[in-house]
Amino acid sequence: MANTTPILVASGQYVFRDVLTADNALAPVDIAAEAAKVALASAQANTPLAAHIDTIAYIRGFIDSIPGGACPLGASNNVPRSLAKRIGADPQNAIYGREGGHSPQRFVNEFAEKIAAGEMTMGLIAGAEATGIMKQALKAGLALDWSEQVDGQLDDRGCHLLFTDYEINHGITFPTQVYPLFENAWRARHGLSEAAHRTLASKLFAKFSEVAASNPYSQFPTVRSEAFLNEVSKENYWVARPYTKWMVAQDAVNQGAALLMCSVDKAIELGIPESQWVYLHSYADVDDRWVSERPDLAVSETMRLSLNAVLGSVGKSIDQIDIMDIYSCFPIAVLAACEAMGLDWTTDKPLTVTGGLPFFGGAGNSYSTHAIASLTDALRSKPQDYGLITANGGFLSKQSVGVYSAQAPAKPCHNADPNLQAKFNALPRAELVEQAEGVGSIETYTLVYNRGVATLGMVVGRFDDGRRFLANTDAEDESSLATMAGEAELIGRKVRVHHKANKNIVSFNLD
Ligand SMILES: CC(=O)SCCNC(=O)CCNC(=O)[C@H](O)C(C)(C)COP(=O)(O)OP(=O)(O)OC[C@H]1O[C@@H](n2cnc3c(N)ncnc32)[C@H](O)[C@@H]1OP(=O)(O)O
Repeated sequence: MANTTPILVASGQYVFRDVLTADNALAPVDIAAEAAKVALASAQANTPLAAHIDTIAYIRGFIDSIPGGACPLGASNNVPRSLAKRIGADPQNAIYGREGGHSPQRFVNEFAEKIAAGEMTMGLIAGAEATGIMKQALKAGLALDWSEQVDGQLDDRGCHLLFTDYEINHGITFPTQVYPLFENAWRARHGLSEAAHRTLASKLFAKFSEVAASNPYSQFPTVRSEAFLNEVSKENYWVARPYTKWMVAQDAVNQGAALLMCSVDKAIELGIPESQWVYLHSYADVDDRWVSERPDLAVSETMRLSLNAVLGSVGKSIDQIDIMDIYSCFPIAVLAACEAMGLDWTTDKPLTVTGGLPFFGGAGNSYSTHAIASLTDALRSKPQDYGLITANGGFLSKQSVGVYSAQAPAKPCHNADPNLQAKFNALPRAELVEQAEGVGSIETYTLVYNRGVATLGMVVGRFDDGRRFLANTDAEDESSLATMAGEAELIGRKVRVHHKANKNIVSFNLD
């Protein structure tokens, strides 16, 4: 009988940290190719593997994930086939994924289903970013051309909006402006002042930086002390409160990673030794609603549902998971995930295998390809262990999680709960007021900075009847900006809001 059990048989990672010259300025797809070559070689097969790859899924680049965005240095018209060309593959299916940091785990889940169903036998998942090179090249006026034309089939899953017009009009656009809304809601729910929360987040992320410092694939392998992270400084400047530069995912990275998956039968056919086999035991996928419609911005219902489903389906509590990588674009992503699965975030057990997006590097949508590569490598050397990946896309918008082990699962690899999305969709949503007038209270907020200057106050508020509004400070209202930059607690504070043009304007002046 055919054995179509899906397994991960190899991974590769690559980082570029050298001084940039015109000769070594790799395009993202070159970096992905370096990682893929490492993966193909490390599978230890008795035959070259590239020709056996029937599917390549390429994680959508960060710039392509912004509607209308395009790399100023150019790009391939068919990125997965550009990668295929570089590694000598010619897959039947070339997929360019959709936006979101959940994508690597979601592709592992999709490949596992297809391999188990006999629809594919060997697939490569790869992604890379060269935003660091791009930023430096543009600054130095280095003339680089990354454009490329490749013929062939392409399943382009497209780039989709992560926000509504109402949200765009009120600054719900960049992750650095949206996650602070979750972070502040969370800290207020836990009764923490901004200072107390910064101490907590600095402690949490200092430990991540220690892991990054000893990871050879980190972009920023430097230990950042709790004191450094806690202090606002020239190097650790305000981005949007409560975040400073080193509390957020770093996008100036040049990193790539690749994962090779196949069926057990295919691994046997190609002579890939059993010591390379890592099994996906269980997985879950679920997507959240628009940020403004989530009733409680301090929690992630999609994390709660997906994590509990996946742990429940393998009959384990989080304490029985030996190694994990919790998505860490901002502290709240870690705190909300820990809270969702009942894990104490002050635990000494590492919450990351890479060092996390601020220190290892925020390799765009492909960060978790690196996390899965590091986790599966670790599981190969500790075959008794169980590992967990949490991958997060958008604004805590999409969750994909997986439990892995080098031990074969007692129950074949399965979707932990195929009804998860329906369960989530049945949950209540917040009622919105688009044209807000009157006095309400602050539910959460952030203050956005540009080169040290506070430029935009963003508020999510509620009227006494429970209806929610989004609002921004007026550019001229220096008094409200100063209030938001102060020490006093703002959550729960009364504000006046009025509608002007397509925007709700908020003010701390109630007269
Ligand atoms: C699901 C998810 O994954 S969500 C996460 C998605 N990812 C993100 O949102 C990425 C967020 N991260 C970023 O945008 C970037 O990594 C940043 C902004 C944090 C850092 O970017 P970098 O390119 O490293 O910026 P850098 O710190 O070098 O600053 C750029 C310039 O601005 C200057 N600058 C920035 N702020 C200040 C300031 N407050 N005062 C003075 N100068 C400043 C810097 O000195 C530097 O100047 P230079 O170019 O002359 O040297």
